[in-house]
Amino acid sequence: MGTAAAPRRFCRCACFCSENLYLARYGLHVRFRSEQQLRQDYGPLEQEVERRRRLGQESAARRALIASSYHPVRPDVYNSLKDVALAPEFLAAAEYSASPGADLEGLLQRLETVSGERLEPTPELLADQLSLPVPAEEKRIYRLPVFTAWFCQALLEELEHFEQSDMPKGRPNTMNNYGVLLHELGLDEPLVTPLRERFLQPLMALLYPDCGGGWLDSHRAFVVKYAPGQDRELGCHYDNAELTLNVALGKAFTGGTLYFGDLFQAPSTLAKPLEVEHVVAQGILHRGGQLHGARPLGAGERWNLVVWLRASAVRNHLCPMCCRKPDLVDDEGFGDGFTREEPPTVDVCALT
Ligand SMILES: O=C(O)CCC(=O)C(=O)O
Ligand SMILES: [Fe+2]
Repeated sequence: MGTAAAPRRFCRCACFCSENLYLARYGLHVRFRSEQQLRQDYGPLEQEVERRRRLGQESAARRALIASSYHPVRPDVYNSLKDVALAPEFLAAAEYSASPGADLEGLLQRLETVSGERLEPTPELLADQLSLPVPAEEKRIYRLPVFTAWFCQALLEELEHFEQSDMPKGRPNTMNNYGVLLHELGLDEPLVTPLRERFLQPLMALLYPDCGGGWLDSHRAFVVKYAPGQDRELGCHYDNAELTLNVALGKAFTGGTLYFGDLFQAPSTLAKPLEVEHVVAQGILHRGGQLHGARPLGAGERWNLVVWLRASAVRNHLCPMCCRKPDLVDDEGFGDGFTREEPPTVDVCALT
């Protein structure tokens, strides 16, 4: 008869009391060693919150200073948007979209579908699908020429001149450290607002009626800049926007390809991203909630105009960042596109 083995003592790892501590109130896992470590790790959060609180006012102050002391090198880009700045294909697509009887099918003939609507299931398709995994949701990403080469060049010259000036500069967002906020430069009124109201609105109303495309009432427009020694790539994110226009302005560059996954709410995120090359003067249209990022820049400099398009009629019900009913705080300018008042509702039947 063998001797009974001494009972084994089971243990736990000490990390149980210091790592991955879940704070249900914040929905966050944190690490705790000491009060001092806690302050070191999470102290910057307090600064970031402060920075965000001051953002609107500081931006308004920069805008006022730029308006009074900055001398543009290309004053022509501040003139109100003229058709000569826009690519003929863009003018044609917008004009078609605003015409009576325009429909999605007609518009799709006037732009390039990078990743389109799901096909109506035909009997063959249905048979095929029996042996295939369910296809990922269609991304509904489109491309079309937006500006003329002349306008891209003029805007780039102006932006570069501003970059090199000693004027104060706000940065596009927390992910991009270089670039320009167009409203600070005074380009919202002459350029971006007419672009949204006259051209993007009719296009987006046909392409994305379910995402507020017909109800766009504000925007946040900025230029992102990638260069050696500066930002070179952009991590995967979704935009604080219902819809986004991203136009490559130049200069000459390699790399920087955009990649797109599923909608951020969808479970299978970035399994097989769609790669979309930039073409100078052309714009990519996508839903703000579509996960995306930019691959590293190779050589050269890349400047892209990004317009985050917002529809208060949509976001007033659900903030896309916290996915809850927004808790409104007054802000400067367009703020983040929410409004206290409901936008007037239009009886669509009365329009026909
Ligand atoms: O780098 C780019 O062109 C994409 C920029 C972008 O997605 C953004 O700023 O939201
Ligand atoms: Fe983005």
